Amino acid sequence: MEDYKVRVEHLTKNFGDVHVLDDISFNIKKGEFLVVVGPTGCGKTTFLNLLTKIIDPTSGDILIDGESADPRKHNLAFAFQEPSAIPWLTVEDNLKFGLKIKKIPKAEMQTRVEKIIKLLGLEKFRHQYPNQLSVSCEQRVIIGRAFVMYPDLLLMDEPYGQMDIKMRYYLEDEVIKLWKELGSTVVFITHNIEEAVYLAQKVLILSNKPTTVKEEVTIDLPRPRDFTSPEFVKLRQYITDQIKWW
Ligand SMILES: Nc1ncnc2c1ncn2[C@@H]1O[C@H](COP(=O)(O)OP(=O)(O)OP(=O)(O)O)[C@@H](O)[C@H]1O
Repeated sequence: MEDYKVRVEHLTKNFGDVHVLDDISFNIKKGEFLVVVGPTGCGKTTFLNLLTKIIDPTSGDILIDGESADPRKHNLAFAFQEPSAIPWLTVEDNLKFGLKIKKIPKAEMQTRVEKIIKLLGLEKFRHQYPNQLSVSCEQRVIIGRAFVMYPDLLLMDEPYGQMDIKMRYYLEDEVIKLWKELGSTVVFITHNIEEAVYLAQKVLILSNKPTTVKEEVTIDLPRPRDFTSPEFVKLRQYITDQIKWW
């Protein structure tokens, strides 16, 4: 039973008459890369707020390692689309920021930061400030800052929404590299089906509000994945067909 890192159990959230999440259940294995695709307004922010205990569920629960998710107990990390690197800190200090808050010992902090800098090829930029970086470079810092926490659960919400396709491909490969190296459990939210099939071990398809889990699709294509292979195209088409009624 406990080989699941995260269990979402019959999670329901209503705001008065507005039924947002309707009996959502799914599991995430330790170290799994789960991609969630869902229409606008299906309750992603609501899910995040439930996870971080900003709001309470109407019923059901989110469990991490068998315990109700709690940001004071569990190590949760986030990477969003908005450029959110801290402007007055260098790249290196941005990567250290969360580790300092968590009071990670200095030697451990340095080891982790060096590992991330190396994996993301940020050596040249370590003493630069965010406003000296390109958009994609800043985004790498934001992603690195989330992975460096070695989180119980890392949530990525459309982190590449604004990027052109070349940057997107590049950053998708970077995320896979970090994930493989560090074994983090990742939930990645996107509207982009191609991105979902490229990244995921499992794609969770959500419905329109009141939101239910429509289907879980396992993607076991070898990596690096080829967008043009017949198997890739078939899965992309299949998932697209499942969400046509959005
Ligand atoms: N406090 C609230 N009171 C009433 N309704 C709410 C409240 N918070 C969210 N909702 C409703 O819940 C639904 C889901 O909202 P939420 O912000 O979670 O969606 P989302 O999936 O994050 O949206 P998007 O795709 O635009 O990011 C919306 O219809 C919203 O109007």
